[in-house]
Amino acid sequence: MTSERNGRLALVGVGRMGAAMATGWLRKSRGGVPADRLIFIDPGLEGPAADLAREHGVTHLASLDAKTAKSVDTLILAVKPQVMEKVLPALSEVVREDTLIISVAAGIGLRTFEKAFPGRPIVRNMPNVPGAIGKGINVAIANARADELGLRKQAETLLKVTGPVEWLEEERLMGAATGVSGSGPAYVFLMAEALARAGEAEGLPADLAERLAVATVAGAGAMLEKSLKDGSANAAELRRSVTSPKGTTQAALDVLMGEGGLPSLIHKAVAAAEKRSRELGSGEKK
Ligand SMILES: NC(=O)C1=CN([C@@H]2O[C@H](COP(=O)(O)OP(=O)(O)OC[C@H]3O[C@@H](n4cnc5c(N)ncnc54)[C@H](OP(=O)(O)O)[C@@H]3O)[C@@H](O)[C@H]2O)C=CC1
Ligand SMILES: O=C(O)[C@@H]1CCC=N1
Repeated sequence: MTSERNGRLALVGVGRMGAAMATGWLRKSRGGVPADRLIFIDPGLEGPAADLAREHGVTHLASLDAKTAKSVDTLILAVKPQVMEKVLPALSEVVREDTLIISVAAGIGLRTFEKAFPGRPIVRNMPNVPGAIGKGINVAIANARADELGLRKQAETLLKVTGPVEWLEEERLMGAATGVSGSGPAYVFLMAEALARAGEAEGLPADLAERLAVATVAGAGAMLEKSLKDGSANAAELRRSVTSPKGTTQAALDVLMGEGGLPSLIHKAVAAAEKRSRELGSGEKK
């Protein structure tokens, strides 16, 4: 059975990730979500979320009341993992039996949501912040009820407005995916910061160093995406194409790829994120 769903979407928690998803959904150019279908549920809106609500006229409520909940067929949970369990009981009292629940919280497993919302269709998704400009990636897993009701496709239609959806069949892989793509944008931003600082340390004016670093990260990312799409090269091949034998890049890569260098550091970082995801899911939440 597939339900036709034209009801409202309630986004609970409109902070950094919630606002990034909402920004993606409100982009009409990608078949986005009309502003009058969206409701922001957050005790206080600040920054980009407040601007979005004002600019698009999105309804903003401090909490989800029973009357409004009747119109909600999709509930997206984007509060911090540390507050999730406090937020669930009140929502559980008001959401409809057929409301699709989508959580983007790191670490919190389907089982927690199945306990809070018995019998409901549930999707656990790991988005990332480039979703705000339609350049995100989602890694998702659905519970059995979501599949019984044919709602995987419904969830995908919504999530893919911010970027493609990769479905997992094994929930235990969600932590690794979080360490790669959920947290990943931070590693790339760090690379841009570090590159700019290094340029400055080598004598470039700070503003020029920043412009060079940003253009390099953005240009390399765009080139990688294009080369993978047209099948011309992968990341390792592109790296090699920049590396002239005995040239400047080779000298730099000897440092970055040496013992304890970037590949091993990135592996350690992703493993640390994966471990933290498991801790958040098991209640070690400090
Ligand atoms: N940031 C990211 O890049 C990513 C985050 N995520 C996940 O998204 C979730 C949100 O993270 P992030 O956006 O960074 O965190 P934020 O703290 O920026 O956003 C959480 C929002 O929830 C609000 N909030 C707190 N309590 C309630 C409540 N009872 N009802 C409704 N809203 C409430 C907060 O308000 P206040 O600030 O006033 O407490 C805040 O606006 C997390 O679970 C995280 O794991 C997933 C992928 C990427
Ligand atoms: O740092 C975090 O815990 C969240 C989840 C992935 C990205 N940000």
